[in-house]
Amino acid sequence: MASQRHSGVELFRLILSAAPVHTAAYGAIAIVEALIPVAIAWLTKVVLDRLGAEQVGQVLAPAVLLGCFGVLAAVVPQPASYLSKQIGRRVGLLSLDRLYRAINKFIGLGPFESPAFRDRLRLAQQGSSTVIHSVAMAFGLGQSLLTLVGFFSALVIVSKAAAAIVIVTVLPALFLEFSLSRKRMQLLWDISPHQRREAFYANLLTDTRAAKETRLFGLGGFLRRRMLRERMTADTAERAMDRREMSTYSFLQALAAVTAGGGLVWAILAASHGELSIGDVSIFAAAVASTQTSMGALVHGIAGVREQLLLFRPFVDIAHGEPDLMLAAKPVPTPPLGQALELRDVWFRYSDSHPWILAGVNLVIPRGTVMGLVGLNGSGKSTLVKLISRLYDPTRGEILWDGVDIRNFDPGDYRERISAVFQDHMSYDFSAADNIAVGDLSAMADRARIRDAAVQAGIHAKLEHLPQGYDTLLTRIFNQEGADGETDDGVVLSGGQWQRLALARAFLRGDRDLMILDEPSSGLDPEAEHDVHDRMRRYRADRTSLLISHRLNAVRDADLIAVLHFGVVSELGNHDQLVASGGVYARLFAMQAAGYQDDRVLSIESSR
Ligand SMILES: Nc1ncnc2c1ncn2[C@@H]1O[C@H](COP(=O)(O)OP(=O)(O)OP(=O)(O)O)[C@@H](O)[C@H]1O
Repeated sequence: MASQRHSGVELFRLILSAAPVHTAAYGAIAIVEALIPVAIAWLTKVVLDRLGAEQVGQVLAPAVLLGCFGVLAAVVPQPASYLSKQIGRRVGLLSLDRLYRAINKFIGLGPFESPAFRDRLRLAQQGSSTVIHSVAMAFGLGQSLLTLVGFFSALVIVSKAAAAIVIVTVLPALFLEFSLSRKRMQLLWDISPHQRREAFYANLLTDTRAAKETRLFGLGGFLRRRMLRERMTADTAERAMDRREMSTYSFLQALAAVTAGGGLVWAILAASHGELSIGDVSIFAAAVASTQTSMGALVHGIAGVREQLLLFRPFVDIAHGEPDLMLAAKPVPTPPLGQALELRDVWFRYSDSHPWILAGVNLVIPRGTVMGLVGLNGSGKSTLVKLISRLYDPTRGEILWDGVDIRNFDPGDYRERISAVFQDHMSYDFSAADNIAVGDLSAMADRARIRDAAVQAGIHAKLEHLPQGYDTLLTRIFNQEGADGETDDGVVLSGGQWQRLALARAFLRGDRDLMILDEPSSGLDPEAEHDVHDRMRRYRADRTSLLISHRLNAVRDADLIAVLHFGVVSELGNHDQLVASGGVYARLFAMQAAGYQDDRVLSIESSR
């Protein structure tokens, strides 16, 4: 209940910040709209009574008023509908902004890899998009209340007993509506994972990257069936809910009809005995029907608002949630790296139920050195990169930047000092220039810097010769308007070319204190790889770099090479030292070197 009140306050604040004037105007119109039916019913009674009493001369004024209210009733819904849509748009925009601001505030990856968070996020997205219903419902609630008070007063005047009966018949409706709204919310929560999975399969069926495998492996039918199964599971749950609602509402409607019918028979009999006037019968009939309708709307509105508040709850949770990783109360500025980045007894697992990935890593990366990091698949190299980038915090131990735990820095400030190429780098459906510029948004309008970064990464010649040069869209999912005004298709790059773009992105921020390169050349041909590493060596001379690669040839020139094995750094030294020590590195290097050995090539080389 307290949480609902909290959501209610938040919602109220959101609406008032988004559209204060529109909301006030809508409120005023809603009051007028609510009172119109009461006025019309009362004026009808007056007209009928005066006609019955043959006071024809006194009929004109209420009749004209009746006409005016009729015109008002016809006109008022139009501005109300416009205002309600406008409030909806404004509130929708503000809530969208707040939700995604909150999402952008997450420091690390944890929330994005949590299924429970993703379910909550989906409900929050739903809650923010249906926020307008809460506005309409809240006003509808107020309107129903006003209409109800008006008609109920009229009913009390005509017959207190009838008023009491109407009240009693509404109580079960109140109880049943509340129970239904609780169940509806539970239903939304229950079917959310199914809806997410359905969207996932639907996306796979249309995703351009997935299209190759789905076609070659004939996965279309398999994925479609899985998608339908998720939809059917959600449909089954919704059908059960619809049935429950159908039987509940049928019962409530029957109860209302019986009360109204019984009341009308009583009123007609009373009128035939002269206890009620014709006008009384008319207002009684209108009052019973309208009281029931308004009470029904009121109960429905209360339950609806409550349901919307429940739905709004995940939005509030996310928008005002705690940070996912610890934030220093008083962050210290991140200084340029002066001495070293040090991992001190770092332990890490993704959650309490996951195994330890790192189990006491100790590693010092002195300023100005190129540190190679090697290890078998799954040994935790990329995990270590995530920890250094502060996408996760160590479960135990600390990462020190010139002796200061990186948790003491503002994450954005700290990351400004880092450049990176991730193993699973992004390929944005942007133009070639924007694909590079996202590495440093301050270079968005600086073509010279973008071009330099592309030259460093060896992709400039390719980009320059694209149909619209650097402005060519690298996509097949959006159209681009060509120079001749015709629509051009975007361009698709090869895997290695995309990798060079990711490298260009990192080069754009190549002056940072630490450059992390996680498998930066896995997709490059040997010539390109040699070329890129050569440039990098020159460009990054005297700067600190962490280079991860399975191609040991690419790391052999590193100042230091660390081997990550069974969660710890098991070997550390330069290439010659590690080869001489005969450990894991030496074994892996020998295997790779043997794989490249071809006696025929060697004999050609020696005969030259
Ligand atoms: N988000 C995650 N949640 C749970 N486990 C994860 C997650 N990411 C990675 N892992 C697990 O952590 C272990 C280390 O993965 P990581 O990607 O760090 O290894 P790696 O050394 O970079 O491997 P590779 O050489 O194959 O790239 C793996 O066993 C993997 O299953």
